[in-house]
Amino acid sequence: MDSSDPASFPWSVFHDRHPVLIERIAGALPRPAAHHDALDALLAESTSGVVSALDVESLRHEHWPWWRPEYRGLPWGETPFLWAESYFYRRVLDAVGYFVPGLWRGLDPFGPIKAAELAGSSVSEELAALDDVAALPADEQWSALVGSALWGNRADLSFQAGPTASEATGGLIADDSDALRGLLHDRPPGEVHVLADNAGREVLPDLVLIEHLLSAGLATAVVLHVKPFPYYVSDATPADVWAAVARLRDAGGRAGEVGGRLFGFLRTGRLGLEAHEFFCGPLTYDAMPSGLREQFAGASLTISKGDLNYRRLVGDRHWHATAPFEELTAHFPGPLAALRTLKCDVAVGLTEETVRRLDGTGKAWRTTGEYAVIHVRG
Ligand SMILES: O=P(O)(O)OC[C@H]1O[C@](O)(CO)[C@@H](O)[C@@H]1O
Repeated sequence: MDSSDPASFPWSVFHDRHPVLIERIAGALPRPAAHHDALDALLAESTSGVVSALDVESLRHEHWPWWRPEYRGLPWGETPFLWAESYFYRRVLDAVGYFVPGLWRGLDPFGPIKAAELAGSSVSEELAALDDVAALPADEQWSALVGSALWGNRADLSFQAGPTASEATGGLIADDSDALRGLLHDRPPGEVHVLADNAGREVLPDLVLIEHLLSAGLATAVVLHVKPFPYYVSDATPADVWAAVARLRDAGGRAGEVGGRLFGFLRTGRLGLEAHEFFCGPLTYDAMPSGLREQFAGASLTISKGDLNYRRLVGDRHWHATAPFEELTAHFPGPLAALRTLKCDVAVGLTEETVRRLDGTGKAWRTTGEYAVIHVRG
């Protein structure tokens, strides 16, 4: 899949979303002219120019092992979408001096956007609602926790820069939630891995679910895999996880208790936080390094969150939407569950009838974020 067709979703990501994003990054902090010039140049290059190589100075400080010399000089739209988006985010970091020594080193360009979300009233309301969840019977509590983690994936800040975002909820169009429940409740507990997606409103319910897994004895330990660097606008980094745990702990009520326990789990290592460079790379998961492969092979379950992880799991292609999830993810070591709202062209694991019904709505159902799936490969 590439982004060369002006009628395609990937094209709209580069031509409609990225200009909004660049404007937000440029305007959020009093940046020097060099940052503005570099951001403008990146936008021009990635929309109407050709791929150029990474800045030598930034490479001296942080490598990018996924550079493909054969893409140099090609219009960005002719390179694979997955590669082009990943490269775009690395170039954003270069444009704002993220890796080179100086005042701006290590400063998350999406930080102000993420911080505003975390401090916002929607988060306060969602955290207060945890008091009600705690009062539910165990079964309903479980469904509520899984549902929040799933639908939290709609709160993606890159998505909010796009024209297709929809507030409506179309519901689950593939639902293996019973299998997910069974994997965690009907077997001896083991180590669960979670492939995190967005910070803020997504990682908060993920953390609440993780705390439940640990406190209820459904997992002996949990490893949360996040991005080592700012990526895809709102993807969670270690700093975002610590900020979310602090937000929970300071919230009071049930959220405060959960945050306090998570703080302890992080300190004792029952909740591990890892940030492998592979997670900021443009490769699909069948190409993961052996160290990660071994970790997932030993897990009782890996839970993958979000759209980008899903693309990387099944392959970023125009699959027929009935292509079986189990087959496409057979490369993944160990049991796997994917919780995802649909925000790109990739859709698999649906029934013919569902596809007919969704096509019949005449809506861009694959990209609006209205629909969600829970897929499990046990
Ligand atoms: O945060 P998520 O759920 O991974 O979604 C990110 C999504 O953003 C897009 O890259 C568009 O910017 C989608 O194609 C992508 O999969």
